[in-house]
Amino acid sequence: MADIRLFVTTTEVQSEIILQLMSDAFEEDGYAIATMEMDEKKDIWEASLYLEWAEEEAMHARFAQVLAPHFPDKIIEREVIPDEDWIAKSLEGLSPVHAGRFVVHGSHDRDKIRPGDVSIEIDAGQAFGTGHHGTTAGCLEVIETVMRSRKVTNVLDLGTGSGVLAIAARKLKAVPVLATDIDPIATRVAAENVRRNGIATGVRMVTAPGFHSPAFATHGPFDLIIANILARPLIRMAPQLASHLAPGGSVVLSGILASQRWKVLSAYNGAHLRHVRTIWRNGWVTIHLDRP
Ligand SMILES: C[S@@+](CC[C@H](N)C(=O)[O-])C[C@H]1O[C@@H](n2cnc3c(N)ncnc32)[C@H](O)[C@@H]1O
Repeated sequence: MADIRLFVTTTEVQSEIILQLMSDAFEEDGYAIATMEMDEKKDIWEASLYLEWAEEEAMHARFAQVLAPHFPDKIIEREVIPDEDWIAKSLEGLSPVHAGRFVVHGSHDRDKIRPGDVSIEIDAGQAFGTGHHGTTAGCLEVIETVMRSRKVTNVLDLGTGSGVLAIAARKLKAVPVLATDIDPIATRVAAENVRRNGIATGVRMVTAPGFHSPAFATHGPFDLIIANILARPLIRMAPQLASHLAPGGSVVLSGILASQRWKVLSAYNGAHLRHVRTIWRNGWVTIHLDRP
């Protein structure tokens, strides 16, 4: 868990540029980066870099260096992240998110579910995936399209976070789902969310970085692979991901900034997958590919 948030105050347009600069500079090293809207009417956003105490001085200097050529006047501010469940605190009270027929909501909004909604209950917690991020919502939309229009019998959710996408797939169709994450806290939280959503069987959780677990061979090949991670690891994993995809199967990729989509597409075309559709949400894209 990060101790410090370094951030600059921006506009929405600037925040997308800064997110791209930060992603180029820090993503490979595994730093969490984010942009957040602080005041919709005044167009005030913050672009943030999360890190640990010991790295602050060095990372402050690197952040300043990254911003200098484009935004020399930006002042980097810092916030000490309180030693509590800060994600839950900052997100509590969020309203439900609609993506296709899915509605992702906190327990406080159970009564807002309407007939015909496919509800997914996720309380903000220590794992990514309340549906509010454009990448999660984009994946939900594409998952619904794929599961309604194609034969899906076996699903992999790589980088499951809160488990939201695994739960979505299992709620649409009673097929086996393997859900994995590099972060053991995420797999624990995801398993709790699976149970809270009334799913007793069919979703298997595994903690593993990328494809480094025998579980992929045991449970695969998959005819739907969902991976909402980040562009660079997705590019690196293209050959392995494709090797676990069944003939005729679909891949849903997200965590990709609009400007990174060509590189991701080129890596997956190189792994013999074909582009079907790209959808955009808040500067992020979700890409659907298939194996012809
Ligand atoms: C952006 S979140 C997506 C969470 C959820 N699937 C969603 O769509 O909201 C990315 C998740 O991928 C996990 N992750 C990052 N790199 C990974 C890797 N190499 N292998 C497996 N999981 C990874 C992170 O721990 C995080 O939980």
